[in-house]
This record gives sequence, structure tokens and C-alpha cells, in this order.
Amino acid sequence: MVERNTSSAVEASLTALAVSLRGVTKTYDNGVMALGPFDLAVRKGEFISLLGPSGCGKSTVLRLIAQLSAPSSGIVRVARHEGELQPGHGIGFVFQEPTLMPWANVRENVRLPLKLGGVAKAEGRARADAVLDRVGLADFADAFPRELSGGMNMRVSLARALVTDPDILLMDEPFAALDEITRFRLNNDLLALWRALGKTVIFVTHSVFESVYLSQRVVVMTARPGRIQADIRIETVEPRGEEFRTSTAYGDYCRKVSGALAPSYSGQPPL
Ligand SMILES: Nc1ncnc2c1ncn2[C@@H]1O[C@H](COP(=O)(O)OP(=O)(O)OP(=O)(O)O)[C@@H](O)[C@H]1O
Repeated sequence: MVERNTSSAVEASLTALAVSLRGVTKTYDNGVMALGPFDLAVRKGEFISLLGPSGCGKSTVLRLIAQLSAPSSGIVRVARHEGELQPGHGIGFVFQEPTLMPWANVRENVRLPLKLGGVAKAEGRARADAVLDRVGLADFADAFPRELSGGMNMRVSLARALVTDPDILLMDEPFAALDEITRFRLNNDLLALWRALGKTVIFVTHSVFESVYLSQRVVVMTARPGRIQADIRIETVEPRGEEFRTSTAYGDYCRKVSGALAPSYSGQPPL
């Protein structure tokens, strides 16, 4: 059957969007024009990566989506489900640094957003334990951050972002400081979580290889002020695993993404 472009079909396609930025610019108070105009539409349940040179505005995009910052012009829209817990706003944020409280154990670190949202202690602890189980840290709830490896602390940070059950997960170079083997394992575990939980993920990275491995779409940004240079769909057999990482298709996609990224670096000062 041919689907007609009725207004209800248009509405349905609009409600399928998790995030939409239209004509967005951002100029900071010091006059730095970080972004734009920038247009991006992310469908519910999609996994996309933002890739671009340092300072091109990737973190700015995440902060605008999280409403930690307001656009100078344009429209930022974020779909939210009803009755969500404040102050999660249906969005979980994972930063490059795990930013854990060193004086609190893992369970209490993960429970923090629930505590701030007024969830009773017993329920909060049960939910923290359930999400720790999800990220493979069921046996470490009573440990302190200093007792864990960098990769494990990043899992704690991920658990804390997931504990409010947000629809959208924003990840700002979360694995950049980790060694490659740990990073590969976390990549696989993140993909498994994404498949199991159906979250929309917007992932910022400097790594072409990581962006291609993880995402359904790689959005390549220009140098500042960041705009979209290319939007590349990564199509392969799902679920992805190590055989994708060593496949010819993976190499081809990495070349394509690198090629799209190259103009973003032209005119940049030499390293
Ligand atoms: N609060 C701020 N005030 C002034 N300028 C800012 C502020 N935040 C970011 N900038 C500037 O805006 C530009 C974009 O910053 P942003 O952090 O979004 O880039 P990025 O692509 O995430 O960078 P990186 O890859 O290095 O993390 C940069 O030039 C940065 O110095």
C-alpha cells in the first residue's frame, strides 16, 4: 500500500523525532560563535555520533539539547514522555570524566539523581542496584570510586545516567580517556544496552573508528562555527560485533567518514 502524505502521516513522522534543532546558532557572551546555523533531526531510538574537530561545537550541541544552555537563535525541540522524573528531564548525560562523589560508594553515586528527585531511599537503592546489574557492576555496589578502574568508573557514570530511565542519552566523549581494549569492551556493552533499552543516543567523539562502529548515523561537523558537513548512514548486519570491526565494510565506512572530515581540518593551524 502506498502511504499518502496526509497531515496525520506528517504528524506521526514528527512525533517519531526525539530531538530536532532547526536553524540553531550559539554565540557565547565572549563573542565566540560556536555553532551554526545547525540543523539536526534524531529519530526516537536512533544512535548517532557527532564527529568534528576540536572546538567545532559538539559539546555545545549536547548542552543545547539538555537545555543547560539556550540557543542564540533557532529552535531546539526535545520529545519527552509523560510523568518523567525531575530533574532528569528525560535526558541522561555522560561526560568524559566520570565525575563521581569520592566519599560515596557506587550505589549512592548511582542513586544521586533519584535522591535529588525525591525518590524514597529503599526504592532508590533497589533501582540503583538494578541498573548496576545492567552495566555489569552488581558486585561493586559497596565499593568506592577510588577502588575501581577507569573503565569501571565510567560504567558507574553510565549507570547514574540510566537510573532515571531517560529516553535520551547524551554522551560527551565518554571513553576518550580509556585504553583501547577497555574502550572496545565498553563500545560492545553500550551497543548491547542500546539494543536492550531502546534509548536514543547522541554520542560525541573525536574517533572516526568509534563513530562508525557504534552509530547508525555519523554526523560530521565543520570547524567552528559548527555546521553539518556530512550525514552518513552506517548500514550493516545487526547486531554489530567484532566481525564488523574487522570487516571490509567497516574499513570502507571509516574511509568515507575520514574523507568527509578532512575539509573540516583544512585551514586549521598546523599541529
Ligand atoms: N561557556 C563558554 N563561553 C565561551 N566560549 C565557550 C563556552 N563554551 C564553549 N566555548 C567555545 O565555543 C567553541 C565550541 O566549544 P565546544 O566545547 O562546544 O566544542 P567541542 O567541539 O565540543 O570541542 P572539543 O572537541 O575540544 O571538546 C569553542 O571555541 C569553545 O572555546
